[in-house]
Amino acid sequence: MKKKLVMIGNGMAGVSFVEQLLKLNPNRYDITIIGAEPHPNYNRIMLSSVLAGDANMQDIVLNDWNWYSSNHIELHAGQTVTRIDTAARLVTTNQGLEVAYDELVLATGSLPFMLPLPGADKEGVIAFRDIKDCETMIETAKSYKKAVVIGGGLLGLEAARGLLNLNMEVSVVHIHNYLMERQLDLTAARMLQAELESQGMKFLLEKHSDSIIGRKRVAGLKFKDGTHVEADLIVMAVGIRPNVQLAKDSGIEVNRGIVVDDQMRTSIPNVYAVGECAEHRGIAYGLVAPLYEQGAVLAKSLAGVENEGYQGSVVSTKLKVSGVNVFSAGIFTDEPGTKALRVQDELDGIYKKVVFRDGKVVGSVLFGDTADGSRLFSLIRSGEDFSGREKEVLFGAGGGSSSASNEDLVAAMSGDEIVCGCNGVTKDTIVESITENGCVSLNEIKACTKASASCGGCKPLVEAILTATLGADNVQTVKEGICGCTRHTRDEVVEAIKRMRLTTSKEVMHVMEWDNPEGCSKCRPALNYYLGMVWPEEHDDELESRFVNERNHANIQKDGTFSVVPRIYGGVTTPDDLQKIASVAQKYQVPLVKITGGQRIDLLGVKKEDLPQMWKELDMPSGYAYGKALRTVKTCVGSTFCRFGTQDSIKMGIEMEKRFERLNTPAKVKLAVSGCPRNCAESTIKDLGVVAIDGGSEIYVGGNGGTRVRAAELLVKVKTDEEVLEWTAAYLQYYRETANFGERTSEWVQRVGLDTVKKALEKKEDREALVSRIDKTLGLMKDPWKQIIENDELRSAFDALTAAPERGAAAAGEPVDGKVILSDKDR
Ligand SMILES: Cc1cc2nc3c(=O)[nH]c(=O)nc-3n(C[C@H](O)[C@H](O)[C@H](O)COP(=O)(O)OP(=O)(O)OC[C@H]3O[C@@H](n4cnc5c(N)ncnc54)[C@H](O)[C@@H]3O)c2cc1C
Ligand SMILES: NC(=O)c1ccc[n+]([C@@H]2O[C@H](COP(=O)([O-])OP(=O)(O)OC[C@H]3O[C@@H](n4cnc5c(N)ncnc54)[C@H](O)[C@@H]3O)[C@@H](O)[C@H]2O)c1
Ligand code: SF4
Ligand code: FES
Repeated sequence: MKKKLVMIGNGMAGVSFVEQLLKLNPNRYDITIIGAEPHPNYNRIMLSSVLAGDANMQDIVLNDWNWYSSNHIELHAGQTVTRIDTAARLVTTNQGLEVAYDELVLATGSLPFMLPLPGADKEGVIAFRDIKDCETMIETAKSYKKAVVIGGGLLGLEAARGLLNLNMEVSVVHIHNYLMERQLDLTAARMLQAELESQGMKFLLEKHSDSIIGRKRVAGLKFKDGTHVEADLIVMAVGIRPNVQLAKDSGIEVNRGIVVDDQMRTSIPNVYAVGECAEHRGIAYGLVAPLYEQGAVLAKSLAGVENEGYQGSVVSTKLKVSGVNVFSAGIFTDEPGTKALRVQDELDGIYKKVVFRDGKVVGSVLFGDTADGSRLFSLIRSGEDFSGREKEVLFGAGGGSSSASNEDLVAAMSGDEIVCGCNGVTKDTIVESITENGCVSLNEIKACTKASASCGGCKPLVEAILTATLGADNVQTVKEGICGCTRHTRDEVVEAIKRMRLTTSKEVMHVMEWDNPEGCSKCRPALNYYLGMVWPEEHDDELESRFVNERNHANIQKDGTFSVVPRIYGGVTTPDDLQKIASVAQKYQVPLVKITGGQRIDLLGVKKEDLPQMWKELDMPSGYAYGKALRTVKTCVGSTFCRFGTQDSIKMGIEMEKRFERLNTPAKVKLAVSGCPRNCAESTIKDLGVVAIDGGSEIYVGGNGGTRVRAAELLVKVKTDEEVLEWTAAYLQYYRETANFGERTSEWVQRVGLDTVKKALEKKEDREALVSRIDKTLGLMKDPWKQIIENDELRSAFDALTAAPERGAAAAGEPVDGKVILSDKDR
């Protein structure tokens, strides 16, 4: 006769354990599961996606009702176990059901912690833990406007993003002075806050909640400092507590969680615990990856398979908020005995921190670019010693890119290693989905195995397995919408703009049936760019869709002041201009005057109200140091003075800058001209760089000197200056017409391939067509500083738009005319 296995709790950890047990030994037990929720096992992680409108309830079911019956599992959903008689080996439910067991597994998960505030029992005060909470929020958003989320951790921020998508006004109340202090350091947290503010979230930091105001329903939240915030809905997301009461009442040893050994055994024979309710070596985990590892160990033990036992886990997290990339793993604070390698690129909004102890990677925080997350996490787990060569972890042995690629990583992984922590999917399962089920794209693997369906952090690894298994040529690229508001790709959007002659963002969103009719911080500036690129004459620039720096025509600094960078063509100035700059700097008490890497003069620390007057007194064009536009053309001394120079690089640089200034581009563009192959203007790390050679010039493209350094590739060798200008114009226009908004030329060239670019430009008639299109756009561009100085209407619009006090990058979240101001990730 089969033994009886009873499991209390029908959640993610428990059911994953049962699945693994069935794989190892399907006939050993008669299995009964009792679950308090009236649903089959679902993906709790994805509740954030349901709330954000990116998934529906059907999408998140992990095991449907049929799964239980076809595996001969007796499921009692909607019943709560209220008593365990460990002597008689019997469990009893709230509905009087009694079930006997030989082996009992407790998988009761956690309970959300509810702050015991006066008024916490009012209508509209909820947690965010299950389907019911999610449904309550969706319903509430239909009739109420103001939401307050208490807790600026992972859950609170994901709840806040979802509520914003439901068109609620959202304030996040956090007890600390920075967000996600359990996962991030101050720098990353500040960058995150600025980004979320730009999405429309408001933050009340260092606030201690005191009581909940309102009659029957919540009306607001009062703080200990006497202030308050209005609220129609309060979501508490201040942490979780392992659900241990039942175990405690049954005489099972309980600390914070149910105490278990390496085999997941509790203090009572034949009773085990797995998941968030369990405490192993003093740790109760709150993320699924370790819970799946626990389940795998327990499954082996109960299937009679020898195993080493559960040894504890290092955890990594990724915030599931669209448009924000945040990763954290291991020890990320600066503890004694640790040293950190930090890279911060304020220009592209990227921050990377890797923490070492004794030469080994023990933790990491990534913001903006999380592509290294899987690799760093793997290094934390492997404990590889990098003593004396720590920098290789981020910059690789040659100082360029990082050491092991994702391809190397997956090659070194064993088949039973978990690739997708959120869904417990192993490398073998992914490989099988490709070789046996015929999956040829990331989306198909996602649908087949659920890998990459939750936080998306494992995407690069899943893609690497796909490429390694099928070969790069056989992988199907997946169609991805330009943001969460639409399923339409960039190409479909641009094609529709052209075909239907759409000239405003509203039209595009309406005609293409945007899921979110207001758009978001990702699609609104992108649409504004595409519309301007396709219809330079017909489209009116939508100022409110521009990033905050572009609206101010100046770069906002972290203290809320601005920087002013006048145009200095080719980096060549005159005594007159220098005198003007000096007297303006003196008059307005500019605290810092700095020469930039692009050979310009930067006046830093300017008050917003001084901007127009300073521009007027400078009487120089804007240097566009803030825009997705042509920034600078850097030049070397060239043949005029340099004894090596073969060409007049200064003349060419100035000519180029005069020709292409004010050009809107998908991302910032930097050019350079060097007078000989010694390349003093660093032309080979620019978006386009010219290097003079004997009898002509070489044109290099797709270079980048930022965080992801990339050497430019040779596009063409030409003989005359006219050809240099023609190729440059054609190249820039081709980039404008085919790149994704926000994509630097270095990324674009890699994505489309240099050969494609060469092919598009090789015929003279094609180049001429591109040149005529770029010239049409250039002919319409006006200097923004001059316009604001000379045109009263524009000046009032500027004053009104910038009237709200800016608080450094944080100001980006303030609404203007009911719209969200976008922050600038592209200083
Ligand atoms: C919105 C949200 C987003 C999340 N996102 C992530 C993420 O991105 N990444 C990540 O790793 N983790 C995430 N988590 C955490 C993750 O969902 C949990 O770690 C995981 O679900 C825990 O699994 P579990 O089986 O231990 O507990 P649960 O999934 O909570 O399952 C326990 C079940 O037991 C039932 N139960 C309890 N007591 C009894 C009883 N006496 N009788 C019968 N049934 C009982 C409960 O009703 C519940 O259904 C998220 C959590 C939430 C709420
Ligand atoms: N993407 C993910 O991995 C993800 C997403 C959602 C939830 N989760 C998991 O779900 C669980 C619950 O998440 P969580 O964010 O509630 O837990 P948490 O403990 O990680 O964060 C709670 C936050 O609330 C703050 N807080 C505590 N008391 C407060 C108070 N009185 N006022 C204001 N703020 C207060 C804390 O400082 C903390 O930052 C965690 O285990 C988490 O890891 C993970
Ligand atoms: S690149 Fe050549 S021409 Fe230009 S400054 Fe350097 S050595 Fe002189
Ligand atoms: S690790 Fe989160 S979806 Fe795979």
